[in-house]
Amino acid sequence: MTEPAGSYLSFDNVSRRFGAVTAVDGVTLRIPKGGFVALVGASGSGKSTLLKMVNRLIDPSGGNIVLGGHNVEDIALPALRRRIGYVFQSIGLFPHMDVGQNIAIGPRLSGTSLSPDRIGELLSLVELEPEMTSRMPDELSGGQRQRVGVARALANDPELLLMDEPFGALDPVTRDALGERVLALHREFGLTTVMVTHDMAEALLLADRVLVMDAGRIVADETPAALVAGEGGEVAQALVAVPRHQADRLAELSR
Ligand SMILES: Nc1ncnc2c1ncn2[C@@H]1O[C@H](COP(=O)(O)OP(=O)(O)OP(=O)(O)O)[C@@H](O)[C@H]1O
Repeated sequence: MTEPAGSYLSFDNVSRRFGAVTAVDGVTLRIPKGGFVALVGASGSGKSTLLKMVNRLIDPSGGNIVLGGHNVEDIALPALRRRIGYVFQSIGLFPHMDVGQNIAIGPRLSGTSLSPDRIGELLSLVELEPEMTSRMPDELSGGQRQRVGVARALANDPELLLMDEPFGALDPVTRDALGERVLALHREFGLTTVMVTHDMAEALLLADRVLVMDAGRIVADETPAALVAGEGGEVAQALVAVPRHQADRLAELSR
């Protein structure tokens, strides 16, 4: 695997079993600081399980995960979660709290209150008006809610951003815009980002490295350019074929 020296997040022979199912099967992987890694693969291939073992929503059955030089099991849970921003598809905004309270919940749980200015700043980062702070979640569109989810993930100034199908439920235009925004934030704040997605096109366009999972294992670990050039093997290429075929058909239409 790449960059062993500059590793910031590493997985060493990590497995997770659920009864008879081996969801993650001996994954060894090193991610350097500042990397933007996309994790793709069929439904049930183990992507979410791998991601959730980083912030210890799930614990491994075997192996070690090391973040910034420390085994995640040795980092107190509140401290671990403060260092990690987590965005997931179902967003999970608290319905009885307004937008500002939702964004401030992480810092509040760790004893810090966010100023209205800071909440406004976080809203601006995701291109929402600061006045949105007093809206309730059910008064927002899906895209706006997901933007609030990203702002909330950034509220603790995390080093690591974990995203589990963050844009899955959004329309394509919003999805594209929010993806670009997240990439800009990733660069601006020097984040390390791991994003689970079903969408190979999204992975190729946003990530600097694409990991393909199949039956709990990583079967390809390539740059987007290498995947587009045909590298990565059969499972990876079957996924790349989808956006390639679409691009070919669009090109035919314009002829
Ligand atoms: N809490 C659980 N209990 C039992 N089995 C589980 C549990 N969580 C996941 N699994 C199983 O582990 C395997 C991997 O699931 P996981 O959610 O990690 O896959 P995934 O690649 O993220 O899928 P999807 O793309 O559909 O979200 C699946 O077979 C799933 O049924």
